[in-house]
Amino acid sequence: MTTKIRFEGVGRTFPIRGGRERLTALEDIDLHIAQGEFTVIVGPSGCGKSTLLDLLAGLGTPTSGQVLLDGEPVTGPGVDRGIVFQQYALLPWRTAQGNVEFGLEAIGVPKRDRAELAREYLELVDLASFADRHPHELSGGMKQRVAIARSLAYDPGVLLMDEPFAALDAQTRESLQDELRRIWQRTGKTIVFITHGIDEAVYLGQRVAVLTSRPGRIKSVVDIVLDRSAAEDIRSTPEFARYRHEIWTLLHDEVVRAQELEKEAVSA
Ligand SMILES: Nc1ncnc2c1ncn2[C@@H]1O[C@H](COP(=O)(O)OP(=O)(O)OP(=O)(O)O)[C@@H](O)[C@H]1O
Repeated sequence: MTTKIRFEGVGRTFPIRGGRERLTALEDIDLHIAQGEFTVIVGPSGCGKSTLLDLLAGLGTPTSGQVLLDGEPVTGPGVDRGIVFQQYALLPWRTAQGNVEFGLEAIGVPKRDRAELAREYLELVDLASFADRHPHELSGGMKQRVAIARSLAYDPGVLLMDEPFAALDAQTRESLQDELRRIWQRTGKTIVFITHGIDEAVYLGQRVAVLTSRPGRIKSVVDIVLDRSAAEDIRSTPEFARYRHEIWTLLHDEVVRAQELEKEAVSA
C-alpha cells in the first residue's frame, strides 16, 4: 500500500505568557498512514490531538519536522482534505442540499453539476429525503451527516475528523459509526479520526495511535484486527474487549499524568 500521509519528527510549540515562554504541544511525532487506511488518534485531554489534525489540515505549521501528503509538504488547507469538526458548522439559512452545494461552489463546480453531486452525497449519507430541510429542522445526527456529505462532495482523498460524534447521544453515535465505516468501505478514503472514546476507536479504526500526555508523542500504535462478520454485536466479543483493555491500559497512565499537569498549571 502506498503511504499517503507522513509525520516526520513533527513538533509544535505555541507562545504563552505574552510570548516569553513556549508550550510544547507535540514532540517528535513519527506516523505513517497508508492510502485508504482508517487511523484513529486517542490521547488524554490537551495532549495535542487537534493540533496534530490542524497540521495535516494545513491550519497550522510544524515548528520542527514536516508533514507530507502524497510526498509533498503540507503548506496550507486544500480541497484534497475534507474536515469534519464536532460542531456541525452548517449555514443555518441554507437547506441540507444548499449546504452540500456550498463547498462545491467554493471550488468552482458548475451549477448543474453541483445539484447532482449534492444529491448523490446526500444519498450516500442516507439523507436524500431531507435535502430541502434547513439545519434547525434536522436532528444532531442528521446535521453531522450533512457535514460529512459536504466534506465528501468535493471528493477529497483524505477525510479529517475531529471528534465528530462527541456531541451526539449514544444510539445516534453508534449508527453514525456504522455509516462512516460503510462510507469508508465504499469510497476508499484515507480517514484520520480523533476521539476520546476507546470503544469508538476500536470499533472504527484499522489502527489506533495512542498519544502521551502533553507534550504529545506517539506512545503506541495498535493494529485492530476484528472479524466483523463473526458476530452481530462485535462490541460484545472477547476480541473487542481485549483491544479495549489494551488501549485503556495504554491511556490510563497518561490520563493520570495529564491530570497532574493540569493541577500544576492551575496552582502555578
Ligand atoms: N493557538 C494556541 N496557542 C496556545 N496554546 C495552544 C494553542 N492551540 C493549542 N494550544 C495548547 O496546546 C495543547 C494541545 O491542544 P490540543 O487542542 O491540540 O489538544 P487536544 O488533545 O485536542 O485536547 P482535547 O482532547 O481537550 O480536545 C493544549 O495545552 C492547548 O492549550
